[in-house]
Amino acid sequence: MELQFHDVAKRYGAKEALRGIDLTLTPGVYGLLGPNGAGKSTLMNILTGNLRPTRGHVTLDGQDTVSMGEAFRRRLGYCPQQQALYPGFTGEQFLYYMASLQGMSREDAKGRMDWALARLDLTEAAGRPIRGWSGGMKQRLLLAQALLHDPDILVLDEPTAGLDPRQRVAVRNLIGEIAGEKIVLLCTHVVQDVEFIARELILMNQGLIIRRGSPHALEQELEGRVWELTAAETQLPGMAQYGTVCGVSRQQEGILVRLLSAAKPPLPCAPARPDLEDVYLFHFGEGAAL
Ligand SMILES: Nc1ncnc2c1ncn2[C@@H]1O[C@H](COP(=O)(O)OP(=O)(O)OP(=O)(O)O)[C@@H](O)[C@H]1O
Repeated sequence: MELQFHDVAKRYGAKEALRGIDLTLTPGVYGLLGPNGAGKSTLMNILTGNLRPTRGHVTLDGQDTVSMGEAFRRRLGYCPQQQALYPGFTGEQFLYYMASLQGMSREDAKGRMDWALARLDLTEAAGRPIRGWSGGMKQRLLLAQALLHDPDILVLDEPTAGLDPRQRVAVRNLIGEIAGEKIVLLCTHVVQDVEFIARELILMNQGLIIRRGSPHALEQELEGRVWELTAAETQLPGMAQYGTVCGVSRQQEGILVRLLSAAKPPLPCAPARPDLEDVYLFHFGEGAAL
């Protein structure tokens, strides 16, 4: 299975939200990372068919996804960010409704629905109206509906938004587990969400893909650029002159500072192991691309 973006561009008036994206995805989990306004939602909305590109097109195994129409939509699961749910429906009614839109029979839907509700810890709540649900529960219900028809392609827009740490880990594990032969495109601001499950990270900024690679490869690129030192309180305000401050934590012996800098800062410091947060700050932080 091969999903391809061919020179996909999108303009909103004078604003170029996407500036010619070429991207090929094969089965695996991809983390789509980028700051606000990078173009991530626009890219996902074009993939799901909610938005028409100004230029370019998307193909699945060589076939134009817009021309495929219903055949493409049946292979796609989409978990949107907005919690636009029907408040008067119970969770179960909502899932049956979504399953019917996917063309599933009630019997097929029942089996998948029970599985999804159980996996997302919603079985007990399923009979209650959604209006009384918490934000985290609604988020998990949106994920459940995206999984109902066992799609080949899953598009997840901030799937862990509003979840507490325990639910976040559970959702992350579920995504990793069901990924199998699917193409999963997961958009997030939370690097920990994709650290362990993404085969590849796609970094976007200003309507372009600026970098892609495995989490490990992107971290390795920063070897020799991340430093740790213990500083006194009075030194903190001046730290930014030595690089991007990517961590400050108070320890017994002083304040532990993590700095991102191409050259060794002229301070007593030791090299530290780069992590994904460093990768994010390196590419998107203030003074990015040192
Ligand atoms: N309907 C619209 N009309 C005008 N400009 C828009 C519209 N939708 C998005 N934009 C602009 O296009 C750019 C890309 O927006 P997009 O929502 O795709 O970014 P994003 O990476 O998803 O951001 P976020 O992380 O905040 O969701 C932004 O500058 C945004 O302001």
